[in-house]
Amino acid sequence: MQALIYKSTGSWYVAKTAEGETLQARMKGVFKIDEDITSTNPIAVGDEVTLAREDGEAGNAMITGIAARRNYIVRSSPHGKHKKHIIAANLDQAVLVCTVKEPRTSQGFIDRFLVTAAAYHIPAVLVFNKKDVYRAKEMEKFEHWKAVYESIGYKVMLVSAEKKDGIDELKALMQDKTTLMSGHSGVGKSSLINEIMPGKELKTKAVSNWSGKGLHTTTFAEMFDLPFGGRLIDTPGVREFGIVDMEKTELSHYFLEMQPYLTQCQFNNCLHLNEPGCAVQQAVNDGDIDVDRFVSYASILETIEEKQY
Ligand SMILES: Nc1nc2c(ncn2[C@@H]2O[C@H](COP(=O)(O)OP(=O)(O)OP(=O)(O)O)[C@@H](O)[C@H]2O)c(=O)[nH]1
Ligand SMILES: [Zn+2]
Repeated sequence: MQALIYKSTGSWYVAKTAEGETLQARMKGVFKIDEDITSTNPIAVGDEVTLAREDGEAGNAMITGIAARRNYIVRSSPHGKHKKHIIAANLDQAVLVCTVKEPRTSQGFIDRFLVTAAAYHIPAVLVFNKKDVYRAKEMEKFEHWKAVYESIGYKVMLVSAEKKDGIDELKALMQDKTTLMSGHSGVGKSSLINEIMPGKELKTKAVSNWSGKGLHTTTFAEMFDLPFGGRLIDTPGVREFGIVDMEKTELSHYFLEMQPYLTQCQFNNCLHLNEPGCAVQQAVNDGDIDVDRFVSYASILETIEEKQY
């Protein structure tokens, strides 16, 4: 029996079958899924699994197999810097909810999100919320970011959960797709989700475990069916996605606007910082690459450790 994982609390999973039946599932033994992924959690929200019903226990099932993932997104595991924790799998797109005011999302935060999405081959969309509080200064900032990110090829939207403005466009974006939604605290992600799925009480602060006793303080990603078709994966408490196991020379590939210049640098291992004959720096000087994006690039680069061989 095929099913999709809607929730994972570490040891128990909530799975839904193609027929719409919800089952509590657990894993039988330990099995390796993707040889190239060493994660601290074997199964994540969005995973397609095979289930076998457990005799005599209504609503309980055993996970006996897992399908290869189309993609997945990770954060670094709390159990080790170089270990990954898979947040969600099989996504069509990732939405970052941002704000220009109350509180302003930093460009560094936006760019980290975009790099991670690009590294995992997931289309990313920026949704700016709280349009209602933007005055001329904030609108100018928004328009600037919109121009920068749209020129790179990203979709940028402006909405207000408070005024229910732009919600239909957001729904249209999400219809019939599996969308991961993220954003730092206070941007209004929960308010937006409540507009998209009215009546959905989001339990974002605590998740009770299977036996019902005790509460995890950690929060987990959870998937919801959208009333108009499609699925939403909410990532409460996930602030930063992990740039795990990336080589320094790889990073520029995930700044999509740098890609056309990469083969034109004098050195093929150019990090585009102050090497001579660097086509990326030239493009920044010529105004073809946004200087703030370059600043983000340089600061993310600093956080990538040199591999020790
Ligand atoms: N003015 C304005 N305020 C908003 C809007 N959307 C949300 N807010 C407010 O922003 C605050 C944060 O909203 P939440 O929906 O709780 O934000 P969140 O991103 O889910 O934050 P966490 O719950 O901390 O993860 C609340 O006081 C909301 O009322 C909006 O469109 N305009
Ligand atoms: Zn270069």
